[in-house]
Amino acid sequence: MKALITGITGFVGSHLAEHLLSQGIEVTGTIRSHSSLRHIRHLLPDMRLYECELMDPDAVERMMTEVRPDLIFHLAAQSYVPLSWESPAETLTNNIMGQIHLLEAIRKLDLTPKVLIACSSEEYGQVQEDEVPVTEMNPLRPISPYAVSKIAQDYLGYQYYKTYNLHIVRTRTFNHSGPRRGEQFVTSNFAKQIAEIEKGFKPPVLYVGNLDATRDFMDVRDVVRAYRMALDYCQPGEIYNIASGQGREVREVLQVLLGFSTVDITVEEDKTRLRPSDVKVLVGDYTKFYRQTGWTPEISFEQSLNDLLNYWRHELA
Ligand SMILES: Nc1nc2c(ncn2[C@@H]2O[C@H](COP(=O)(O)OP(=O)(O)O[C@H]3O[C@H](CO)[C@@H](O)[C@H](O)[C@@H]3O)[C@@H](O)[C@H]2O)c(=O)[nH]1
Repeated sequence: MKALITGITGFVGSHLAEHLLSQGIEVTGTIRSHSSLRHIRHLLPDMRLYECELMDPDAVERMMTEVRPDLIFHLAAQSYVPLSWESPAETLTNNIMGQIHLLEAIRKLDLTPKVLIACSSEEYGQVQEDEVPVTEMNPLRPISPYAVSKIAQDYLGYQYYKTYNLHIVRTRTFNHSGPRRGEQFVTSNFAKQIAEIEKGFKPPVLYVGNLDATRDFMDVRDVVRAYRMALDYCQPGEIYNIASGQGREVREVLQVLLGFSTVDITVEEDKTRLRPSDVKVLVGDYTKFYRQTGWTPEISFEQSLNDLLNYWRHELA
């Protein structure tokens, strides 16, 4: 069994590669010329990397002609919500066109892989209080260019299933964290600041943005297990929430991480961290996915944050 991971050098990609390799699956990952291999260096002897710019349709077709994967996990995307307000055109172009080139290559080459499109809970956007936890039937009310790009990816997946009968499964994944999480995201940002303070690299002040937002946090290792199961057991053309069903205020992320720290820290709001519009509550109902796969998250919120903090302590050592 051969799997292709787009975005293999990213946070989720590196964990997914580890998971698939542990199951005896052959893994190939696409990288760009300037990609850092930091997160996957330990896996390099066991897998194959293919330099391929997803924005280049000919390069994608050449890569697919050669790799001919049985499973495709399409993770590559601009995934940082605030960057999408600074660079909306780049976010939409990257996220949409990369996927179109991938799906077009599959169609033109008459390949029959199972494809997972990593969509996002951010698509639900401005959820109303009586809609929580959200099911897949909830209206989508996006409030960031990133969310709009993910809706486009989501519906392109649906359209290619309907028009060309490709085996495409779409997942709307809620927030996930754990070791190797990019430092711009909230859990990792707070954890890195704590590790830096503990090591005396910066004064004992931790800067935060909006602590009132509520998110549904999972561990990445649970999420990659879910992705594999999605291609094994889920119905093509369908959309599935991957969530824990539990909402936590960002304030709670901060409190739990501060509880693990070995030093006294003062918290200060940094106004540059506030967003032009911020989704207030995102909590998912994952009943549909559970019924199809039997998956439930196994790693607790506290464990995930503790592992993340230890990751940064180790990285900064
Ligand atoms: N990044 C960041 N967020 C902060 C901070 N302080 C508070 N927050 C709040 O913490 C929440 C989560 O922010 P992120 O960790 O940046 O994640 P996200 O915007 O919810 O998006 C992530 O999850 C999506 C799934 O729902 C993913 O699709 C997306 O790519 C990303 O991983 C937001 O409400 C944000 O305003 C801070 O210092 N930094």
